[in-house]
Amino acid sequence: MQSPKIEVRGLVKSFGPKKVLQELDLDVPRGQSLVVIGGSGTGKSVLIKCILGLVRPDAGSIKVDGEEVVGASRSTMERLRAKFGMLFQGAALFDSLPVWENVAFGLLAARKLPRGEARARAIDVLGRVGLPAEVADLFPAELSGGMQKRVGLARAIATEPEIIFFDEPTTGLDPIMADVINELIRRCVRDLGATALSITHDMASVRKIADRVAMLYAGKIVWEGPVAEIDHSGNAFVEQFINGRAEGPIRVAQAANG
Ligand SMILES: Nc1ncnc2c1ncn2[C@@H]1O[C@H](COP(=O)(O)OP(=O)(O)OP(=O)(O)O)[C@@H](O)[C@H]1O
Repeated sequence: MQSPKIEVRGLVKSFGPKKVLQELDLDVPRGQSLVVIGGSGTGKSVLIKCILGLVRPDAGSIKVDGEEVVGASRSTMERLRAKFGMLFQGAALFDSLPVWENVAFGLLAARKLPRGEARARAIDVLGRVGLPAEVADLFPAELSGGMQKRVGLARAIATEPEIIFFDEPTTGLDPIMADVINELIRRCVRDLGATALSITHDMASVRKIADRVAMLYAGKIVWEGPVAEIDHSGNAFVEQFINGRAEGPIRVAQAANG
């Protein structure tokens, strides 16, 4: 069997007394799309930030293509980050830069492409997410939320990354635009042959973009399997979550003790 693209073992992270990740294990298979589901505040973003090297875990190991991320030197981390593309929650575009410079950010900053070439590449990638060339010179504030998401997606794929992270890619979009974005994500991942790791609450999005699903609860992955098995996982946590039931084993943290 091929080694996983990302291999997480025994990951532990607390913030003060709050234990967020507790000996978490997860494999992200090469060339597949894995979606992590779980309630608000369960640590999905913390997990992704640990993999990106933005948060330092207290213990455990994260390997990308067999290379250790935890405690990696700055140069190793820079090399690993060149493999990553990321679509942030809310697209997180730079307001002061025109669309094409947002899309070309990684090409200009990391790949040091000449501006003319980077602009042409940006326009090409915008086309791949269904945006016309005229959008290139607009500013993010002039775009609708759905268009901003597309620009964020274009930025995430512009450097043709090996691994793409999607953080709540459909949050704030109407169901039709959400479906368009899900479709684009699926297609981009397939066309690039990339490995995708996403986090979302949106079950429609999970069904559309996932090959595999992992459920995070109480600091651990409590179930992991193919998306086709999600409706008969036999796991009480997954069943409660996907059916949105208040009753079940998942205990929702209250503000007072959460
Ligand atoms: N830098 C930080 N300092 C202190 N606490 C943090 C920090 N980052 C995250 N946390 C805490 O860790 C917990 C998990 O947060 P995280 O953002 O990963 O949740 P999540 O599963 O992504 O939630 P959501 O689905 O609502 O985005 C939360 O209780 C949060 O308050």
